Amino acid sequence: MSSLLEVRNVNKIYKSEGESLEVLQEISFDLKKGESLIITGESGCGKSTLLNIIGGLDSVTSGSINSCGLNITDMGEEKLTSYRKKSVGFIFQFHYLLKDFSALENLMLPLLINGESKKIAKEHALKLINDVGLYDRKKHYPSQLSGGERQRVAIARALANRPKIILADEPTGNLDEMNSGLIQNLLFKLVEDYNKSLILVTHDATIKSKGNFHYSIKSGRFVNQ
Ligand SMILES: Nc1ncnc2c1ncn2[C@@H]1O[C@H](COP(=O)(O)OP(=O)(O)OP(=O)(O)O)[C@@H](O)[C@H]1O
Repeated sequence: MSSLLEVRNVNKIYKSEGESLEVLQEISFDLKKGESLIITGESGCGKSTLLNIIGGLDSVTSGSINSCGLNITDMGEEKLTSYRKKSVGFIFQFHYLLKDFSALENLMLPLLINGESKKIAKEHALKLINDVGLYDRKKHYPSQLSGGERQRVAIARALANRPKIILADEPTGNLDEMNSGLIQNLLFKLVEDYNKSLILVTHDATIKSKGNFHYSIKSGRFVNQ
């Protein structure tokens, strides 16, 4: 089976006011459909930078990334926007749900933006809210949900547009230990059920056994430990 994601010799250098910071050095890996990769490392080691680059939110200094059949390191802004909307689902530490919309509406929005009819969007959103165990809370606004419930909705939203890859940046970083474990298990279950690829970055090394692969970033490089 060919890879869904091919990352080759990615380097990232941030330059500001005459100073340059080499954040990522010669990062290379492959990920196939349905596989999950956990990336750990100390604060500031470049985890979010790598995830943002794969999600088309930041650019490489050198190297190449082929994701979902697209060379995203050589793509214009218009195509990148479409890639972000259709091929990738993001989950962040903060939920970023829209406060004036119910949980269900928050799930319908990305579908409507991608051109689905209201009927189809609602049907799919209802299925997703059920998948994350919040069918009874579907009409609640984000302020009426607990922190763990808001992250459940955020997971459902990441899946809404049927992306091929889920990119999760410290998805349980704001939750207590118990909730964190529950939400992690839910995320891994859904990723498996829907046969999605997952890249999860975290400083929490206890998660590493939950993925198919684990790398740590040290001095900008992947180390296998
Ligand atoms: N836009 C930027 N310009 C300059 N430096 C940046 C920029 N974004 C991030 N950095 C620096 O790059 C390094 C890596 O940042 P990054 O956010 O990727 O780390 P991280 O491993 O995700 O950290 P954390 O676990 O604390 O979120 C840090 O030293 C950070 O200060």
